Amino acid sequence: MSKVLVSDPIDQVGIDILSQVAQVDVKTGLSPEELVRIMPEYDALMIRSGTRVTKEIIEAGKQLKIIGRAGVGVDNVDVPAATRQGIVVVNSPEGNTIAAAEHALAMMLSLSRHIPDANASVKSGQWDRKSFIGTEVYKKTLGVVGLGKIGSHVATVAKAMGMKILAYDPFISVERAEELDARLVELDLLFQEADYITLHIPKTPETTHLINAEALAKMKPTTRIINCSRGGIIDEAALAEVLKEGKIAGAALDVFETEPLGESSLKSLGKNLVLTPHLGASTAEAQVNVAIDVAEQIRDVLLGLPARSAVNIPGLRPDVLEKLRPYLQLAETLGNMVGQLAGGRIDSLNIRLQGELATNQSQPLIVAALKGLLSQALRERVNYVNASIEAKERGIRVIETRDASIRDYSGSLHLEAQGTLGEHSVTGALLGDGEIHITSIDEFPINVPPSPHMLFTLHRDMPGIIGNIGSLLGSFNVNIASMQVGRKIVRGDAVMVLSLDDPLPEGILSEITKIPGIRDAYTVTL
Ligand SMILES: NC(=O)c1ccc[n+]([C@@H]2O[C@H](COP(=O)([O-])OP(=O)(O)OC[C@H]3O[C@@H](n4cnc5c(N)ncnc54)[C@H](O)[C@@H]3O)[C@@H](O)[C@H]2O)c1
Ligand SMILES: O=C(O)[C@H](O)COP(=O)(O)O
Repeated sequence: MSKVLVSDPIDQVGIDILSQVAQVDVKTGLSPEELVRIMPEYDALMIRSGTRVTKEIIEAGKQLKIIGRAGVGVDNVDVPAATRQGIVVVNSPEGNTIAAAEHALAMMLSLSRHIPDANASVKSGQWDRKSFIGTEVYKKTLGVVGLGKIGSHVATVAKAMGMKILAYDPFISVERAEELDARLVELDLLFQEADYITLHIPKTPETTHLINAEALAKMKPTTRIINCSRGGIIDEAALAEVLKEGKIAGAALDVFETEPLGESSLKSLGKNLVLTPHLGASTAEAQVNVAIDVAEQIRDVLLGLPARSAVNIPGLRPDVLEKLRPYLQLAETLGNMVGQLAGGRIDSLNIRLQGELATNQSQPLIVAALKGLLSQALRERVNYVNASIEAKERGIRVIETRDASIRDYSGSLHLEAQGTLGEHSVTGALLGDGEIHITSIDEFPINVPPSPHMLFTLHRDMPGIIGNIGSLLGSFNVNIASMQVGRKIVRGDAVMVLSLDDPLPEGILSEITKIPGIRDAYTVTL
């Protein structure tokens, strides 16, 4: 039975889902050393933001197939290390969107009306109404940095509260911004004009310290800034400085450069700073959503099924995946075959999507073909996660073409591999019942289903060849299950495809090539 380690607190509903297929150990608060020590036992790891999944932990996970982040941000996971090791990393892209957006809005209003300090004041026995004069958000300008899922919801609700919305997001279309009634502007203009600035971006090298001393200097003395995205996007030392000097009006932070927040100059600030301990996703509803979302994906991967929101496999909507699934198997089979036919080192793989397939997303098919191509060399070490990296490292150039005019089948794939030992191609399609058929080898038309042991010959179309091969195989006690010949012209070049019941014994290939008329012979094992 598979084993899953849950190293951060997650909702019981997630544990129940995982328990259907695995032994689930919930062990929170483990040190990095303890994690490295116990990781070899586990097939899956489920985390939130509390566990830092380092390269060392990943490398210790000899059996690890999947890391599930019950939330959005995967910046606490060394995703490149996981990818290299063929470990799929999944998250829950939407499970806590509303929770995080509502927290940002709550922070904006708390800061505006001094709710945390006023609450503490009443609880300490005072009735001080003068110290807590607030500001309204109505008719103020909100600058949203990052108009993705959370930023969009914040913008929608803020709009309903009568705010004017400016947005900065270089990856969002003007149309999308218009739908939200937000004006897309450059960052500097947003810094200069916004009364409130709210951050909803991932932490990347480009966004680290995006809000630094220089940026803060551009803001108005009345500006209030909210960060419910990631710690480190704001330079905390620079922020503490401008808050102390009253150069901006306030800040509300849910996330920090180091979590938990230790010694920090932020802690000595007054009511112009509101802090929460990374609570953006901490609602009952969001925790159920993310636990279900990620536990289901871990369950599926442990059962050999694909994950729906893997961050290190080409993303596919579930409905598209469902449609493409049979073609992924086709691409993988063809990749495996062409890799064996070409043999040796492969320099390039040309993949052509034909007929109906030509209008489809190609990336998953390319990954599947590469997985097949590399499977002879890398065996089970290659998978959908690391196939592209492994191919790139081997210098395999991938060329993708499309031809919608080829209409022999509803959709077919043509793969051509060029390597140190020559060039070979194979085409395949799915028949009505979903069965894979090989429809050409080296441009010779054939029509055979793939089988575990196959023999291909390139030969001259002449009498006696088939008989000679049959007798030779018979003398080695190899039984032929089926045989087909493909040729373009009578008595010209031809291919023969034999499906065999048994693997071909050592040395027989060279005997086959000695038969008069045979130019080359190849075995393919699937
Ligand atoms: N505090 C919490 O508990 C909590 C909860 C959920 C999510 N988050 C964090 O909130 C952030 C946003 O999450 P989301 O679900 O909205 O993500 P998302 O991917 O839907 O949106 C992010 C947006 O940022 C934009 N973006 C990327 N780089 C940018 C840049 N340099 N400048 C401006 N825009 C840029 C993208 O185009 C995208 O539209 C993430 O960092 C996530 O980890 C925090
Ligand atoms: O990226 C996220 O989803 C949030 O930061 C939530 O983190 P958490 O799961 O630790 O609450």
